[in-house]
Amino acid sequence: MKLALLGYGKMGKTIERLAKEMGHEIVYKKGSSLEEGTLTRAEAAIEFSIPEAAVTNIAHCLEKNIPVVSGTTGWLSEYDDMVQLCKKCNGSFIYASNFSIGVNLFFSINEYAAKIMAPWKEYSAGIEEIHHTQKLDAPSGTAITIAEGIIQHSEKKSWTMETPQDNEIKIEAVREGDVKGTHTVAYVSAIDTISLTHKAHTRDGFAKGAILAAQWLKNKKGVFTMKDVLGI
Ligand SMILES: NC(=O)c1ccc[n+]([C@@H]2O[C@H](COP(=O)([O-])OP(=O)(O)OC[C@H]3O[C@@H](n4cnc5c(N)ncnc54)[C@H](O)[C@@H]3O)[C@@H](O)[C@H]2O)c1
Ligand SMILES: O=C(O)C1=N[C@H](C(=O)O)CCC1
Repeated sequence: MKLALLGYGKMGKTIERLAKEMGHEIVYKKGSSLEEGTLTRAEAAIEFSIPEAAVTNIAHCLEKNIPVVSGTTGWLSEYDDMVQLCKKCNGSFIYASNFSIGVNLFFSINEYAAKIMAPWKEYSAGIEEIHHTQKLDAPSGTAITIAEGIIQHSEKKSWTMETPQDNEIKIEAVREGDVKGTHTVAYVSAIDTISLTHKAHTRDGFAKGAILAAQWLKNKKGVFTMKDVLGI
């Protein structure tokens, strides 16, 4: 496929390396210090930039009728606007807080755990995410998706980074070194702790999932998620 990269930082460069290995062609790159190629040659755009730029980049692709896969986090208050724009343009759009196949399996495990833990009120649920010190947003998009999975299957109503009320889930964000992304859900009682952890060893998993999503989106119209891509 002919791919455009909107954002050419750690993720853009990882996607370029893996996409080329898979036989794809990069026809356009956009980053703060780099703009080359022609966006309209692209069969799909993969967008990993910064929270302030994501909406403009996604909207531009939809208006130019280029299918767009976005992994940028920290802009979700405007997600519904992008869904409306996609419908208006009859476009193709996938956003995922995390494109890694392992994390998307972890999301399903998390929802199942939330369901079976819900009756056992002596356990309280909490989430910890650990990322590298360059990360701009907190909590991570992935931690928010994990919290939403618990909220959907329990009596919890929202998440917070402050001291939680009874109906809230605490998310703790830790920034250290070059950690690629570690997410833990823990159910803690006075007697014991049950914890589930996903730990990314490299960024390749995020990049492979985003390329897979771009391939899957070919010839499809609408707004999709990684659950659609993976059929889970
Ligand atoms: N969904 C996922 O699977 C996943 C995985 C990893 C990272 N992320 C998210 O992706 C984003 C990028 O992560 P990263 O590690 O590559 O960050 P990064 O800081 O290494 O790269 C971001 C790049 O975007 C560029 N940029 C700035 N303004 C831009 C614009 N207007 N258009 C295009 N590019 C622009 C910057 O110059 C920089 O090179 C972050 O929001 C991060 O949270 C998501
Ligand atoms: O490195 C990052 O930044 C990551 N961001 C995503 C998030 O916010 O969940 C996914 C994991 C890596």
